[in-house]
Amino acid sequence: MSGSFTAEPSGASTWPAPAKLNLMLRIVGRRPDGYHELQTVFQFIDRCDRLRFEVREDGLINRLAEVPGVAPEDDLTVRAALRLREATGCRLGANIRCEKQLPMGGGLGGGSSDAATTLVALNRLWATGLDEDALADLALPLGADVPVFVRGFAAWGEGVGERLVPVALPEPWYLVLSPPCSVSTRDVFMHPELTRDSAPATLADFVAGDVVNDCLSVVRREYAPVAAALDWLSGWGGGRLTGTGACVFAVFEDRADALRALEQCPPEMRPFVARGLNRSPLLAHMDTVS
Ligand SMILES: C[C@@](CO)(OP(=O)(O)O)[C@H](O)COP(=O)(O)OP(=O)(O)OC[C@H]1O[C@@H](n2ccc(N)nc2=O)[C@H](O)[C@@H]1O
Ligand SMILES: Nc1ncnc2c1ncn2[C@@H]1O[C@H](COP(=O)(O)OP(=O)(O)O)[C@@H](O)[C@H]1O
Repeated sequence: MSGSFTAEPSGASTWPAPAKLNLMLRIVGRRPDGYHELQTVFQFIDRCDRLRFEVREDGLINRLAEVPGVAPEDDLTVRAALRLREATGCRLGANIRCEKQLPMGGGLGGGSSDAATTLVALNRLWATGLDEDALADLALPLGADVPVFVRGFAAWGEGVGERLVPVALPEPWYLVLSPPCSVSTRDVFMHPELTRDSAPATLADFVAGDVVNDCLSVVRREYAPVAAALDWLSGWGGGRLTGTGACVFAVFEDRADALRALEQCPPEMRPFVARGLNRSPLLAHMDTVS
């Protein structure tokens, strides 16, 4: 997959921003600032937004493609670029073109991944020389999910998802359904009936099959298209919610079985099949440009 993200003769280069799945998500408490303490397992999938960067000598950060509903100054790619420039004192700028493939508000972390890819790519293209820890520190204020995309390894996550321990997981095939609605992470975390006091679990519990997502019952109740997608997946071994949704997924050992289910899935659920990855396509791409 990384072969398609090569440097281009014009001096521009195209980089992948992969999606993630939360294979489980427990809410084990709440911090004084209102953020929720989580336990989650992140794995990447080989479905990506594509970001094209061109270095500018004049210091401007220019967004070249619209992201529907997102003003340039709110775009996480632009915010990430400005943050990196401010932190390093770099005087260069960039044209950034984001080709969205990942549904927004889907729980696939597309916006967070776009931000992480921008940090990693511009750190390289601007030669600003920050190490992985420094980039992860810059990443967190952009969103709780951004650090895992910067680090690029499937992980057990705690805190708001910033305390990350790499994990080696099976890399199955997933059938992912993207029901026709957008779920606001903020609204789910504000919901009065959200479970906020789950007993902490361990990685061993997850491996033994404890794959609860504490957002599920609230999201299922509030978003009928998500409930319909979960009901459809119940015929395929059961569905899980990623993050706060709206996307749901089922797990398959064999690609052929995932494709069979894909064929039968109603198109309005915008299904696709993707491979689970413990190492992000972003890291694979970095190997090709070093
Ligand atoms: C739930 C998760 C699980 O991976 O994923 P998504 O479903 O969004 O993809 C993440 O923790 C989401 O991370 P991210 O999407 O970066 O969230 P942020 O922009 O930081 O937060 C959006 C809002 O959600 C609430 N929020 C977020 C994370 C958290 N641990 N507790 C919270 O209460 C806060 O109100 C915050 O203002
Ligand atoms: N480049 C971007 N791509 C997607 N969303 C962005 C971007 N920049 C800012 N956002 C905002 O981030 C929100 C969350 O996006 P996303 O990461 O795709 O969903 P989720 O957090 O549910 O996985 C979007 O609804 C949008 O308002």
